[in-house]
Amino acid sequence: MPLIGLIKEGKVPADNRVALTPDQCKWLIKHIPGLHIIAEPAPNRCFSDDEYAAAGVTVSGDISACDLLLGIKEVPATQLLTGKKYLFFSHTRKKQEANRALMQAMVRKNITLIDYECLEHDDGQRIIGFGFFAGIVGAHNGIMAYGKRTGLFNLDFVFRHHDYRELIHTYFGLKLPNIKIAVTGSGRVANGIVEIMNLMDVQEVEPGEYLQRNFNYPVYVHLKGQDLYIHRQTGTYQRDDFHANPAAYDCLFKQYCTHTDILMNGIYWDTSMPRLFEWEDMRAPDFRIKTIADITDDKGGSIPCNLGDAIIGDPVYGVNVQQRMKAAPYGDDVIDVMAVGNLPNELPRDASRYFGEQLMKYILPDLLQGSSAVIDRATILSGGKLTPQFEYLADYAAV
Ligand SMILES: NC(=O)c1ccc[n+]([C@@H]2O[C@H](COP(=O)([O-])OP(=O)(O)OC[C@H]3O[C@@H](n4cnc5c(N)ncnc54)[C@H](O)[C@@H]3O)[C@@H](O)[C@H]2O)c1
Repeated sequence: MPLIGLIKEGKVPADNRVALTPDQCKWLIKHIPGLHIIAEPAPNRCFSDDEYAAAGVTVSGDISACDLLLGIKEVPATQLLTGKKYLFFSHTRKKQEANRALMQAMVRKNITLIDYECLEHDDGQRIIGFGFFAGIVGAHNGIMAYGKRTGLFNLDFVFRHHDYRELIHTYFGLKLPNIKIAVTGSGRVANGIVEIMNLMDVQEVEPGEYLQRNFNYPVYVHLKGQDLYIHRQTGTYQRDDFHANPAAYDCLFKQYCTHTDILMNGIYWDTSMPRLFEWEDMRAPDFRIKTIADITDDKGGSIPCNLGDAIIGDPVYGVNVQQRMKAAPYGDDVIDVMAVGNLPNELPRDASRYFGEQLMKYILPDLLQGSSAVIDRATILSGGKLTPQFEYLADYAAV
């Protein structure tokens, strides 16, 4: 039975999330005979070393005996242990320049790398991710920003709460004005946004109603692929074709700009996809959106006025549309943009629990037995060699 190691995050600043919580470790140790887990001591983790020790995990600086090492973010090259099998988000599959030295170090050190981001079901859906809690935190922040802009209600930062349970208690008695909210996306982020809409008692309405009516209570519309994109020639939406040929599609979102107070953006986006709207659209006198929670968070991406990342402690900036520049938020002449790239870190205990659950359900059993097609497809390096499906990284990984 392999020995699992939970590594200390080495990236600076250190991430506070973990791949397995103490409770999950305890469950695994109890249910898998012979399984042993070692956690490297780490002061920044959202669960303390003592919590791991109390769960039956050995807390030790020596993880050299472990066969399987689980982390979250990129492991600094100096911390890689030769010949080991690692799971973490390496951000190397798109040849990201910042992580080239890491890739080369992994080749030199004969590492086996399974990248969480590459773990996909047979239909291509990602198995593991933190998106749900990004949606939760991002939606909260979007509503919080609207409260600060209007002065109509007040919400506190998410990170000031111990966990999700404590956070949602603060929604008791919250009465939102009669706002209209557009939610985009169909993945985990969108699910998290919708969860907050429901908890805040915002009612879902259909696209047609949303565009045609006013409501005397707060509403949201949930726009997925078929509501957002249309093939320029055929006038239809077909999911697989859209994923393969996004440049052949137009975006239908513009009609929502004049009916929406807050936009919660959770779509997947890449450069060949049409944007939700363009800078010019934002200058129209009837452009109504005042608050954008861009949870997808691609700079200059699906939301043209995403001018880069803000930080957890100061998540909102204003955008002056005429000058296309950042400005102080909440003024009459700006649109507020909430754009933070590490939203799940505000609820790290819950985000980690959710992540670990998916890991335990879909990946760990096969990993402890040996492998599976899903795991093989996500294995970028095996003993320091690129696996066939990742040979396109050869020039990037060459040492
Ligand atoms: N700001 C943050 O802290 C944060 C955290 C997590 C995720 N994100 C971002 O939010 C976005 C959505 O993440 P998610 O967790 O909901 O993703 P997900 O994998 O759960 O869902 C993605 C959705 O996009 C669709 N999709 C997948 N590949 C596609 C393609 N090639 N073309 C078109 N559509 C495609 C899928 O069908 C799925 O419905 C991503 O861009 C992600 O990077 C941001």
